[in-house]
Amino acid sequence: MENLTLFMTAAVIAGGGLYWFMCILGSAEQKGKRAADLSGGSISAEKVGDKYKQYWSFFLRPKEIDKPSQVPAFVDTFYNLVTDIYEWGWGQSFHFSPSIPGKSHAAATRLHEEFAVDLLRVGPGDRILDVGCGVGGPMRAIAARSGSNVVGITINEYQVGRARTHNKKAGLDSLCEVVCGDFLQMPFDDESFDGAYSIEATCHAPKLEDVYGEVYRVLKPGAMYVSYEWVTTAEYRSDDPEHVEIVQGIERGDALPGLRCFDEVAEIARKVGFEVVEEKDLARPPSGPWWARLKMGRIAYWRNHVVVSVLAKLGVAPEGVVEVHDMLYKTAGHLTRGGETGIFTPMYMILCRKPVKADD
Ligand SMILES: C=C(CC[C@@H](C)[C@H]1CC[C@H]2C3=CC[C@H]4[C@H](C)[C@@H](O)CC[C@]4(C)[C@H]3CC[C@]12C)C(C)C
Ligand SMILES: C[S@@+](CC[C@H](N)C(=O)[O-])C[C@H]1O[C@@H](n2cnc3c(N)ncnc32)[C@H](O)[C@@H]1O
Repeated sequence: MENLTLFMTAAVIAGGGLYWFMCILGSAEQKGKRAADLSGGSISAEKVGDKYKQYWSFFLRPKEIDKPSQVPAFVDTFYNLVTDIYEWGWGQSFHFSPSIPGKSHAAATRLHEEFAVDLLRVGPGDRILDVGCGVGGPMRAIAARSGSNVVGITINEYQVGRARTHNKKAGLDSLCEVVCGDFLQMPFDDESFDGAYSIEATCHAPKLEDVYGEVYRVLKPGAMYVSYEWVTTAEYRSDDPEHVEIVQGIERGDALPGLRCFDEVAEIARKVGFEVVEEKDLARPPSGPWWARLKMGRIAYWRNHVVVSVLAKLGVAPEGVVEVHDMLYKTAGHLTRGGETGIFTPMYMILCRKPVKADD
């Protein structure tokens, strides 16, 4: 009898401990994936490790990439490797937002997305483009807010499937459409959209003019485009080794072929024909630190590392996922330092208008 009591007590303590470890101790994003479903996207499980190695050697020296035409293919590989981990540990919106005291991450994320679409002045019946849509977190918030028809484009086939599943589940599939394609050569007609936005996506383009040129082409005259850009700020010093190390860490861990400086963005927008209505770093005070969400998760990261390692050992998750998770952990450190030093922002906002006449 005593043994049975002892056994029962141990079982309750172990079960409670496991529950605390998995669920209470800073859980992975609730609306995301389950850890047991982590995959390599469209990459088969046994190839995840090799694909990760290829990705890493391609992006090792981001500013020295000698074949920029290969960037979209490696960005595609990157999103095969990280999409499930992002969804599991962050949610369906793959971007940052200023933290807002008293508001949850989900609420702050949604406000940041709605802020973008409010600038476009679109409504029901309009057709708008989401340039680099991920698994569609922003797309759904924006369709619900504006009532517009949103068409999202992503280079990653796996994300297309995830986005379509989420759209259906949210009952928004009649307003949201997802297309697999390259935003440097979009499969859309000239002047076929009433507005466009990109949230933390165009930073993957080797040349910003190529993606801005495409957005310009597909917009109707008079339509607005808003973008949240990843850039270095005026605080960045290219002769400071610490700054260089932080920026290189951000580029390597986020599939970026070289971060641009904030003052290049408007110039490029004008070069392709846009009128620049406004530009602003949304991370500047009084905005709360966007990197706070990354910093708060130290214990959760450790918990996630243990979960990923155990699942990989059991053969539930592909082995390479452990390396990908470690890379993301280091990237989170570089992003945090980029925010704290003020040398980097992921939300340099530019609002543009396609002139009604080319010379307007
Ligand atoms: C815009 C881009 C992506 C921005 C962010 C959504 C992601 C950047 C770094 C990611 C993460 C870092 C650490 C991960 C952690 C180790 C893991 O346990 C859970 C997921 C992370 C928190 C993950 C989540 C997404 C990011 C914050 C880029 C690519 C242009
Ligand atoms: C960081 S995610 C942001 C996704 C989405 N905007 C969000 O905030 O949730 C970047 C997105 O850009 C897409 N992307 C990057 N390069 C691309 C390219 N050349 N063509 C199309 N999509 C691209 C990726 O596939 C991914 O969906």
